[in-house]
Amino acid sequence: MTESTQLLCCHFDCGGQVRLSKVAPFVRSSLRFPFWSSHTNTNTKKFRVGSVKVQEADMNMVITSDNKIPHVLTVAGSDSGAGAGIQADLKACAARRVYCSTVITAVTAQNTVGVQGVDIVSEDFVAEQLQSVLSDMHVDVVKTGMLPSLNIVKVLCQSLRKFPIKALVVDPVMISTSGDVLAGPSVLNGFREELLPMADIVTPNIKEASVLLGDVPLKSVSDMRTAAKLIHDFGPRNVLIKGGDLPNSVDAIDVFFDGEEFYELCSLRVNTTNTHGTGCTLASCIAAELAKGSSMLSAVKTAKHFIGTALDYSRDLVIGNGAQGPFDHFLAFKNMNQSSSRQNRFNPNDLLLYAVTDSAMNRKWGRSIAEAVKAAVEGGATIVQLREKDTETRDFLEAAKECLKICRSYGVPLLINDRIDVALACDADGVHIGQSDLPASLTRTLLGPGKIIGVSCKTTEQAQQAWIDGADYIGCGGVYPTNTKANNRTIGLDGLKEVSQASKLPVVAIGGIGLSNARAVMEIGVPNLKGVAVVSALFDRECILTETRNLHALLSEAAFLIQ
Ligand SMILES: Cc1ncc(COP(=O)(O)OP(=O)(O)O)c(N)n1
Ligand SMILES: Cc1ncsc1CCOP(=O)(O)O
Ligand SMILES: [Mg+2]
Repeated sequence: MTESTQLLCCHFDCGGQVRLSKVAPFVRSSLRFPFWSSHTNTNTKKFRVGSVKVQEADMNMVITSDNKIPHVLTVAGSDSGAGAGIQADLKACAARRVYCSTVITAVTAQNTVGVQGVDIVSEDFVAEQLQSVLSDMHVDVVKTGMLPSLNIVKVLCQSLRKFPIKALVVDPVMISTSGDVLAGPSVLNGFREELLPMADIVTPNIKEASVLLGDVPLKSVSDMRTAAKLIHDFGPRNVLIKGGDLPNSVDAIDVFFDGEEFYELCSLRVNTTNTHGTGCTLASCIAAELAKGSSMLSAVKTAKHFIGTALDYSRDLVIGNGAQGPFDHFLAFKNMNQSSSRQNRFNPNDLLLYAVTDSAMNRKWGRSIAEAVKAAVEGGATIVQLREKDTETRDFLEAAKECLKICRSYGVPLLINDRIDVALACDADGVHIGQSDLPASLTRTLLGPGKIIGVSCKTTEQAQQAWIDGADYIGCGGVYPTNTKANNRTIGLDGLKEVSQASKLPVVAIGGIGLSNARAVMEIGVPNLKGVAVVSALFDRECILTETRNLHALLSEAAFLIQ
């Protein structure tokens, strides 16, 4: 009857959603981005979630400016073998760098062979645990796992009504891989009638989706889409059906439905039996990313990538003698460099004043790259890109390391233009790539989910592809004519507007922009245009510091006025 065994075959479970009004501003603003506004319900976006070895950068907790740590409360069962349940949730949240508190609903005696016993915690004591945590601690997101009785579902719902949270992730643990029913018909009614209507996301596997719908068989991706829509009708804001158990599929395909659009998330099936606890881990990762402020789809993609990476690292691990072993949540981070990384991955508002260096300009003014970067970040640059077209690789790497130290000390992200190798070698925060560089999808696979990827786009098709490929932002231009980049077609403000409107990825405008025209760019009236990227207006000037300060002041005012 194990929650854990059950978890391995699926991996996303239902998560309810708190209604938008309950979602904290930072979550709400990211949810505001639909993806392609022109798409209809009949379209399905497909994208690939990489499953390669990833070096995550940071094991420190993500601490906000007011000293709060994103906080997930898991309400689930204990797994003595520590592969699934509460123990998996704790490990997943630690690996995703958020705090995790726990309310235990059942204690199971289990190992890699199976479940030997279950002791259900009384609903009164579940209520007491909920009260203890929620009355004292600031919980961002609640994630649920094994809820073994209807009364436990009811006390949970009561607590959620009493203590509003930002998001609710429901992993509808109902049935084990071996077919054991973990939640009877009355619990099912509790899910359908009380919990799911409160959920931001519900993450059933195929069997659970089938049970939720009254034992309707699901045999294909098309069935999964139909099921996602029907489960959405129970009230959760988003549905993720995990297709890990789908027969005859080379890929692990999950179907995500946000009430309007379907998305198919594909990843290579990892050939391992160490899959015990993937469902719990996936739901906890989603909860962790939501707690950090991610949009829902982005949280789901990151979580799926995390699972793929952890399974890949743990494929040959031997823990226990049973058929399905646990995996290691932390192996994926074995090479990480703790001290140097940024705490948050990407904030679109960082695009406001995007400083792009130029080696020829630095030579002309007799500056090193690091001197130029230091002046720019002191002046208020909110993100920096090293665009060193004619610097020797070895010198580029050394300069990048120096610039990274400077940028980290100011909390400013540093990206590398074109050179993914250099970005990886110095552990930069990400890269900016163009249409003739390595494809963005491959770049995402190489860099993993934790790095920032910007893609240059001049057309609406390129903008849509950038989203599919897993980019974080679009660099759009040249808006005005420029001498900095040869043979670069100018698209004007109209082109900028058209491209920006085609994708709700955040956009930064580039090309011929400076003090005289930055306001006009910012005023095109497209909410996802977040700032301007400039080269010569900062770096082909006598005093970088002054120019950056002036442009920053202008942009801050423009951003404030158009809010
Ligand atoms: C923010 C930003 N946007 C666009 C570009 C241009 O990139 P790309 O098209 O790859 O051209 P090069 O910069 O490599 O010449 C950019 N660098 N930054
Ligand atoms: C790299 C790049 N990509 C499009 S235009 C451009 C150059 C922008 O430089 P400047 O800000 O000096 O016009
Ligand atoms: Mg390029």
